[in-house]
Formats: sequence, C-alpha cells, structure tokens
Amino acid sequence: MVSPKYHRVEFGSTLVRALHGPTTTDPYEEHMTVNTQPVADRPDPRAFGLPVVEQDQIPDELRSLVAGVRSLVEAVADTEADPATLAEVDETVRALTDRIATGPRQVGTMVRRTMADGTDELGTITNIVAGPTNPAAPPLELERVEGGVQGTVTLSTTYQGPPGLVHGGWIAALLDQAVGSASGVETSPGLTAKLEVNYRNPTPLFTPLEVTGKVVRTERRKVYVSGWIRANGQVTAEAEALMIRVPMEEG
Ligand SMILES: CCCCCCCCCCCCCC(=O)SCCNC(=O)CCNC(=O)[C@H](O)C(C)(C)COP(=O)(O)OP(=O)(O)OC[C@H]1O[C@@H](n2cnc3c(N)ncnc32)[C@H](O)[C@@H]1OP(=O)(O)O
Repeated sequence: MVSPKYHRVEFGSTLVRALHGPTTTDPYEEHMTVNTQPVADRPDPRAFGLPVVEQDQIPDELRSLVAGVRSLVEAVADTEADPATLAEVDETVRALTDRIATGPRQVGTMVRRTMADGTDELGTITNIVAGPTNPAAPPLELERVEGGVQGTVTLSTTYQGPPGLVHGGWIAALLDQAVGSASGVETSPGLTAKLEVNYRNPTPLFTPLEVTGKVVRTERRKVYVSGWIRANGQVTAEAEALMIRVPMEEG
C-alpha cells in the first residue's frame, strides 16, 4: 500500500492527487515480475493518477520526428545562414508547430520500456535526459549491468558549457538520471535527496560518454548510489547520491 503521504505528490507545478492505492487485480503488476523486488513492493503510477504509455507503442513517425527536431535544434544553434533564409525557415517552423500542436499530454505521463535484459523501467515520457518523445533530451538509453545501469551518449554543441566541453549542469543531469535509474531497477523508484558531483576532468562534446549508475547500499527507503561518466576510458565526473524510494508502507 502506498503511503498516504504520497497520495499527494507534486510533479513540477502539477499537483497529482492519487486517491486510491494500487488494486490487487491491476494487470500492470503482472508486468513487473521481471524485477527482483516483489511486485507488491513497486508503485503503480496509475495509482497516482499518471497514465502509462508502452515505449514500443510510440509511433515510428513520432520517433523520427523527435530525431529530426533534435537535428533542427542543433542546426539552429550553429547556423550562420543569411537573414532571408532564416526568416523563411522561421515561418516554416512556426507553421509546422501549429500543425502538430495538439495540446499537451497529461503532465506526468509515464513510459515503460523493457531493457535488453528484460527488466522493465518506468520514466516520464518527456524526461529531459531520457524521455523518448522529448527532442531536448540527448537521449540517454540505459541498460542493466551488474548492480545498476549503463549507457552511452554523445553530446553536440547544444549541450556546450565551456568551449568544446559539456555544461556542468548537464553532467549532473546525466549522473542524476543514471543514479535514479540504477536505484529504480535495483530497488524501486524514488527521488534524489542528495547528489554530490565531482568534476574530475573536462567532459568533451562529440565523444561517446559512458554513463554508469550503481547501487552501493540500501537502508530502508534510502538508497546510496554512485555514478560515473567516462570519456575515452577516463573518468570525467563522478557522483555520490542518496535516493529516497517512494514509500510502500504506511508511515
Ligand atoms: C509512481 C511512482 C513514480 C516515481 C517516479 C520516479 C521517476 C524517476 C525519475 C528519475 C529522475 C532522476 C531523479 C530526479 O530528478 S528526482 C528530482 C529531484 N529531487 C527532488 O525533487 C526531491 C525533493 N525532495 C523530496 O521530495 C523529499 O525531501 C524526499 C522525497 C527526498 C524525502 O522526503 P520524505 O518525506 O519522503 O522522506 P522522509 O523525511 O520520510 O525521510 C526518509 C529517510 O530519508 C532520509 N532523508 C531524506 N532526505 C534526506 C536528505 N536530503 N539527506 C539525508 N537524508 C535524507 C531521512 O533522514 C529518513 O532517513 P531514516 O530516518 O529512514 O534513516
């Protein structure tokens, strides 16, 4: 049973009121048996009023559009086209935006994807680091490894801080995602209470970055997780994080 405290959960500016805990007949629970955590100990987003989309149900056309818009953002960020061309493209982009603006999805819409090893993972569909429908996300696709998760991402100038380097805030964002995901798949989903980042070496753009999160230990709802970013085999940043799992018991 999800704690009453979490029957009111704020996701950004939206107050999500979950009126009922998960029901025992919910088919969603049957999909969660891949995880080591017993199904009853994992929260069902729908009990919080949050819809769940299956990642493989996202239309190929939307995936392609997301990738195209990501390329557009990169092209815009770096363009030196002449003003007449810019004005023409601006008008076209605005017209296209009007065509696809069907209204926002419900804030907090979740996506469930199955990792390569068969583990199910839940995330928000527009998550800024890994959301599959978010062109502003790099995106980082993490896979299960022993004790946590790992994935590779290559960042362009859209993520630039110092010349040729990834912005420090984005380094923290990648690490936050990795530790959050590691905690989620190894235990159950939670929120980051603390994230300490050590920037050991510059993190380069246009270079495959290996991003890792591994659970170190768990104490009740507290999950201690470490994270690393490596470029060309060298650690560029590391993190120590404390995740707090969504409570499943009263109190
Ligand atoms: C349906 C489910 C959906 C889930 C979606 C997941 C999506 C994931 C996406 C991933 C995206 C990436 C991730 C993101 O971007 S997460 C987004 C960034 N993080 C946040 O916004 C979190 C904001 N903070 C909070 O909401 C609360 O403070 C939390 C939830 C963290 C704890 O408040 P809560 O009232 O629940 O906890 P409690 O007071 O009962 O304490 C419990 C225990 O924890 C210990 N403690 C607490 N805080 C700290 C601290 N700062 N240092 C040390 N210890 C701390 C406390 O002493 C106690 O210990 P003990 O007495 O047991 O020893």
